[in-house]
Amino acid sequence: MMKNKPVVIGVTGGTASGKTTVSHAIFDHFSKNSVLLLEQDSYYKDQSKMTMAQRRAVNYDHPLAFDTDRLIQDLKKLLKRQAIDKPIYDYKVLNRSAEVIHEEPRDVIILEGILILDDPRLRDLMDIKVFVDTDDDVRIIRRIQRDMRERDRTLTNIIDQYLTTVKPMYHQFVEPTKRYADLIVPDGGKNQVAIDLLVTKVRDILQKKQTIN
Ligand SMILES: Nc1ncnc2c1ncn2[C@@H]1O[C@H](COP(=O)(O)OP(=O)(O)O)[C@@H](O)[C@H]1O
Ligand SMILES: Nc1ccn([C@@H]2O[C@H](COP(=O)(O)O)[C@@H](O)[C@H]2O)c(=O)n1
Repeated sequence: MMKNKPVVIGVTGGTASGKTTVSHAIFDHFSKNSVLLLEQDSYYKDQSKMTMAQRRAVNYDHPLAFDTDRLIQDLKKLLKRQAIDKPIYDYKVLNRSAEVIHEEPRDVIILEGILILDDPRLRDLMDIKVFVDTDDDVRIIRRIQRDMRERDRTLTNIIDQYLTTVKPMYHQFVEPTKRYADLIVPDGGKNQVAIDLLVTKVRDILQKKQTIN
């Protein structure tokens, strides 16, 4: 019997708004074999041929930093119930790793990233679009803590990057995509009502798809 098209949930918002936390909270409500998490960051362009100095100079908050064609190609494959080889991103070396993760298609795909609603081709593949809305001051505090702890960054480097690219790109490219969201979630992963609503909606879509076929 032909399997139904998977449900695609897009989760966006500024850096450190809580996208990953929300995505994991949704993920935890389903069985591991039925949900796939796809991070837009995995699809940063390959920078193997660049020096470390050149990599440091890249604007990672601009739509052109991403290999969006490959992301769309992979998402379309998953929608056709085909497996993909997902790239792995390493924030410490500012590049994709040489390895990939083989991912089997799943009933629910959660696509998470700062610019997933910027490209209409990606938006068109989503069933539910979510914008995690967190104040800028809270986000920069979280980013400092996280990037020093997990991404091998110094305070000076984080502040400099934030002021030169992260903040202006947020206002130019990320925040304007809020208008495309079906749901705006304040408080991110701690917003239990929003998480419950999303889980209920996903279950509803899955059930309808099963009934139709
Ligand atoms: N509601 C919250 N309260 C406190 N800390 C949070 C909350 N949501 C996320 N964080 C923390 O903030 C950091 C960034 O959150 P994350 O979900 O990774 O954001 P994003 O994926 O949008 O970059 C992480 O260290 C996470 O643990
Ligand atoms: N080499 C890189 C690649 C990306 N970034 C930053 O990551 C942010 C997106 O990830 P979130 O988990 O915070 O959504 C983005 O704002 C980039 O600036 C980086 O610093 N270095």
